Amino acid sequence: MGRRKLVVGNWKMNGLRAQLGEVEAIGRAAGEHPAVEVGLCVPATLIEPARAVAGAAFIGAQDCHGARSGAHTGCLSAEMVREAGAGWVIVGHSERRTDQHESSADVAAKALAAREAGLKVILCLGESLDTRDGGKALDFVLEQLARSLPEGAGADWLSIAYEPIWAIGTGRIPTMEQIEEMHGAIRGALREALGADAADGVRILYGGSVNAGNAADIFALPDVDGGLVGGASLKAESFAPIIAAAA
Ligand SMILES: O=C[C@H](O)COP(=O)(O)O
Repeated sequence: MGRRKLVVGNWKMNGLRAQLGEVEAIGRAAGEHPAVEVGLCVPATLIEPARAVAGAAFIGAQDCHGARSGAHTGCLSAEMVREAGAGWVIVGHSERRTDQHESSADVAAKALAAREAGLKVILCLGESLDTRDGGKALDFVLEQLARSLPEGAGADWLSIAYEPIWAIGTGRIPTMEQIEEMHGAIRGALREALGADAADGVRILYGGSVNAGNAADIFALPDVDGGLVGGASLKAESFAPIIAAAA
């Protein structure tokens, strides 16, 4: 289907200027695998300096506000992170849905604001362990997708990341069958919402304890178009083999 693999590191609340050497090394690793689109979503404070050293890797932000400007102390608009040098932004990460109580409607607004500012968007979805154990993971994630999907969504600016909450930072991943089933269901829902042509271009990433040992198997699954990587993206040593696995 011709979707280029996409591997994105999410540094979360990690990284000072002292770590820019890692950004540079990851940029070099990205340059060795031009078949893969590689990026790093860094803390907002690092967007500008990271951009200067990131080479073949793009730099993204981890969130933006749904409004263009206004009385929102401590928040950053999409235009602000764009001006700082971000080309992409993550919206709807489960850590923000939980810690900042972001609803799916908030997430859809953030995605639209990001698009208006010219950013590409990675929209995150994922179920809790209780939901998975209760047999409701598919229903939950598809509902989250329906409520979070911004109007006018298209493959040219939107990617989806499926990140089961119980797999994030735990070293535990779903079975390959569970990943395949979920990604297939997300693709099906996108086809219904956007039409087959648009939906088939949207990249669907898997996230949650991706590492050098499991990346190749996960990335080989149908409808898995790459990964959103947390802990293993903090160092070039652990991120470069994941990029290579996608190539
Ligand atoms: O955004 C990235 C994910 O939350 C995955 O994090 P992790 O690779 O540390 O499990």
